[in-house]
Parts: sequence; C-alpha cells; structure tokens
Amino acid sequence: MASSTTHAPVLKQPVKLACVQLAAGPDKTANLLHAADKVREAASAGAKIVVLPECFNSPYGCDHFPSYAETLLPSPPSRDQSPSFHALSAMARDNGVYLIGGSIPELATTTTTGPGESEVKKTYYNTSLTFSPTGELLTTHRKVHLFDIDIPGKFRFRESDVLSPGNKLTMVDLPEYGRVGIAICYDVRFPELAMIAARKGCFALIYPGAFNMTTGPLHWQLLARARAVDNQVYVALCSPARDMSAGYHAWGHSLVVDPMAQVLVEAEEKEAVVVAELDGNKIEEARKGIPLRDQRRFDVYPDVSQGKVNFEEP
Ligand SMILES: NC(=O)CCC(=O)C(=O)O
Repeated sequence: MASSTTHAPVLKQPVKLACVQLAAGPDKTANLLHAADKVREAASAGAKIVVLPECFNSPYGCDHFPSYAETLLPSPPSRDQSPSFHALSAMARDNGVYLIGGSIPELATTTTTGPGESEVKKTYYNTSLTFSPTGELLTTHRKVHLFDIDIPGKFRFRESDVLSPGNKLTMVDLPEYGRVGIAICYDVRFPELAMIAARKGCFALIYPGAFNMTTGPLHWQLLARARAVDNQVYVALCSPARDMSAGYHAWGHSLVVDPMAQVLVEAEEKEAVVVAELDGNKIEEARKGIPLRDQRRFDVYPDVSQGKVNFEEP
C-alpha cells in the first residue's frame, strides 16, 4: 500500500506572510485608507503575501451587507462601482505584494425582461479578491458555506438571510512561490475544501475570517491546526480586531500555523500585524516524517479530489 513516491516541492522558496488584524469602523473610506497603511506596514516587515480580514471595509453583519456592497462585474469595475477593488489593487501594486483582500459584500444584479417589463434581481455575496504585486486581479472567491448557526441562549447568526453562497473552490498560482487555496471564515469548518486544495498542490490555505466570542475561543485555533495537520500545509486565518462598540464582536487572534500544526504567530484581540515565514522544507519534513500522502488507502475510500470538483484551474 505505502510507496515512497517522489513529490515536487509545493513551495518554491521561503516567503513571509502577514495577517493584518484590522480595526475597521462604519466609515468605508476611512477603512480603506487605514487598510492601506497597515498593508504598507506588513510589506515593510518583509511580507510578500498579505492577508486582510473578512468584511475589512465595513462592520460585519447582515444589516450592513447591502449598504456596503459593491458591484464587481464587469471586471474591472469602475471606481464608483467598487472603490474597494481599486484600493486593493493600489495597495498590492504600491507595495509589490500578493494581497488576499479579505472580503467585501458583493452585489450582483441580473435583469430579466418579460413582456413589457424588466425586473432587476439583486444577489449579495461575501467575496474575497486577490491581487498580484502589479495590481492585477488574480481571482475571486465567493464564500461557499454561509454562516448560519444557532446555539441556543448563546449565539445565532444567519448570513443566508441576506447572502447567497458561491459555488466554486478557489486556488491561485503565485508564480515565484506556488499555489494557495483561498476560502472565507465558516468555509474553514469544511475539511473537504481544504483537502482538495492541498491535494491539488497548495502550500497554504488562507482564510479571511471573523469568528465570534462563543465559537472563537473553542474552535478558531483548533480548526486552523486541524486543517494544517490533516493536510500538512500552512494555514493562515485573518480576523478583524475586536470592537466592543460594534454589533458583532470578532474573536481576533489572527494566526499562522505550520504543517506540523504549530502556531507560529497569533495576535490577541486588538489591532495587529502578525508575520510568519513559510518554508517549503517544513512541508517536506512533515510529509517525510509522517508520510500520509503515500499511506492513503484510496482502495478503501476513493479520492474525492480526483472526482468532479467545481474549480477553475489557476
Ligand atoms: N463569519 C463567519 O463565517 C463566522 C464563523 C464562525 O464564527 C464559526 O463559528 O464558524
């Protein structure tokens, strides 16, 4: 069953990754300017991959999604349609970094024409935009698993009251480094996305997120470490800073975990930029020491990642 296959390195050279745990408020323009300062700070610390939090340009909450939503299509959108698109592109270009631009609420409109009348349908998504160091949009990810939970007496949230889910897995190739998988917050609870991305050669799984004060202490770090140890890859989770005056209290604790599930860096709840160096040798060491890849028993459980999966080949 076990064989000693030779595998190509999945991370071509060491790279510093930064999670910007941003303090955002209700003023979108101020949030974009502040994000630009913090991305500059991350780049000055040597980061070449910079991650922003979920809903980095607004407060997080169903009441806020429609009023902060931006239209991304046709691509590129105009500045009026999407100031965040243009701000993120400039942040990536000005600092020469790959920018996983957290997420923003997206508005997609479709017009249907019937006899004598036309109807405009509005659909909202929670969408992440990734830009290259020259400021080009590389990919978008619409949150696939919407955050609908109800823990009686403790915490209830229903993103699906306002948002619609995306329907594809997202990976992107960073030519100097390798491939990363991108998903958003609640998506981290679904190991299938992570497993497929890892089997398709990703060296890191990156999740802009915003856990809360009920599930954050229990599950945030656990899920990051679980996705890392299952797949022997780096995992980064990037949260907004906690704002006790906001309607939603984010857990914070942005972190980077290595392929042996060690936490390399972790913020507390306040604004912070945390930076970790990702090294391909650490992935190879983890995979050599605990050779899960060669020990898998696809004769017992067929490899779902070889089946039909909704993703665009990067
Ligand atoms: N924004 C989110 O998807 C939050 C997910 C979360 O808090 C969880 O417990 O899962």
